[in-house]
Amino acid sequence: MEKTSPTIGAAISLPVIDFANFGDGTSAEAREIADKFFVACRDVGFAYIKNTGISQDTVDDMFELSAKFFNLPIEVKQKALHPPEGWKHRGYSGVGVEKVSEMGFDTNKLALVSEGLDFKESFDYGNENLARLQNIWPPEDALPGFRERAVAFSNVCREFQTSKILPALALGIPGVPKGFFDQYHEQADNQVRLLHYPAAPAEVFLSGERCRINAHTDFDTCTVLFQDDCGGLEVESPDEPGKFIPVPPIPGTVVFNIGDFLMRWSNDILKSTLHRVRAPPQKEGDTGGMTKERFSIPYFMGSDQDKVVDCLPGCFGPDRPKRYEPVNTGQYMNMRLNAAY
Ligand SMILES: O=C(O)CCC(=O)C(=O)O
Ligand SMILES: [Fe+2]
Repeated sequence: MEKTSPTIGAAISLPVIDFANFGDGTSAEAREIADKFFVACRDVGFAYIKNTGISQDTVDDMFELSAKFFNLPIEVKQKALHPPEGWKHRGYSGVGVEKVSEMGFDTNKLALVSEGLDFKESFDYGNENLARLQNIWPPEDALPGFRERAVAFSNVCREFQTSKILPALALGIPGVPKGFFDQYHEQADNQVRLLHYPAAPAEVFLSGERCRINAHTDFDTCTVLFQDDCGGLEVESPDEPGKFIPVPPIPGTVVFNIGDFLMRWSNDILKSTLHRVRAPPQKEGDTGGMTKERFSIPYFMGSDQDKVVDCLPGCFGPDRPKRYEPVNTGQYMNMRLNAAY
C-alpha cells in the first residue's frame, strides 16, 4: 500500500490513495486504485485521497463562504436554527448544542462548558430536492449568494461520490458487483456540514480534558472531509487502540473515512474508526495562549432511507457468518441522529 509520513508532532502514516488514473473505473489502473482503497478501508478505515477532481479554487471558495457565514452576528445565524429533533439535521447549531445543552457563542463562557461538550459551531445542509428534509437557510440578504454557492459545492461533492467513491468501493471490495452501491445512493441523501471551531485558550485543550470534537465514529456510509491548514484532527491507531495519531492537512488531498453504516453493511470487514479534533499541534517553546480557529467541511454520504440493506455480497460465508440482521436505512440513521442531540 502506498504510504506517506507527513510529520507534525508524532510521526504518522495513513494511506494516500491517488485517483488520478481512475477514469471511468474500467481500466486495470482503476482496479489497482480500488484494491488499494479497499485495503485502506479494511485496515485503517481512513485514507487521504488525492486527485479528487475537485479544484482547489472550489474548495477555497467554500471555506471563504463558510468563514463569512460564521462571522455573521449570532442573531442572524439563529434565524437558520437547527430544529430540536436530532434527525432534522439541518441549519445552524451554536457552540455546545450538539450532545448537551444550548450555549452562547462566547469564549468567555468556556468555564461553563461541561465535560463532554464539543467546542464548535456548525451549519448543516443537504440535497435541495430531498422530500423528507428541507434545508434551513439564513435570509438571502444576510449573506447574498450563500445558498447558491453552497448548493453548487454540494453538487461538486456529489459528482465525486458518484464518479469515484462509490464505483471504487464496489470495485475494491471482493465479491461486490460493479456499480453495486449506486442503487442504494440514488437519492443523494447527503449532508454538507460547515464547521467552525473558535479560537480558545490553549490550556483548555492541552490538558486533554476538552476536545474540539470528542472521539466518535461517523454514522453514514462514508465521509469526505475538507480541512483548512489549522490541524488537530486525530484518528485512533489501527495498531494501538486508545492511541490517537495526527492527520495533518496535506494540500491537494481530502480525508476519507468509512462510517458505521458501511461497517455494519460489510459485516465489520470495513472499519469505521474513532476520530476527534483537539488543539492543533503546539510549536516548540509554545507555552499556550490562544489556539487558532479551525474550519472544516465534512461531506457525509448517506444511503437511501427507504431501502433495506442486508450483508454485502462477498462479506459473509461459512467462516464469517452474518453478524447483523437486515436493516432499514432510515430507521438506523434516525436512531443514531436522535441520540446525538
Ligand atoms: O473537523 C473535523 O476535522 C472533523 C469533523 C468530524 O469528524 C465530524 O463532523 O464528524
Ligand atoms: Fe466525524
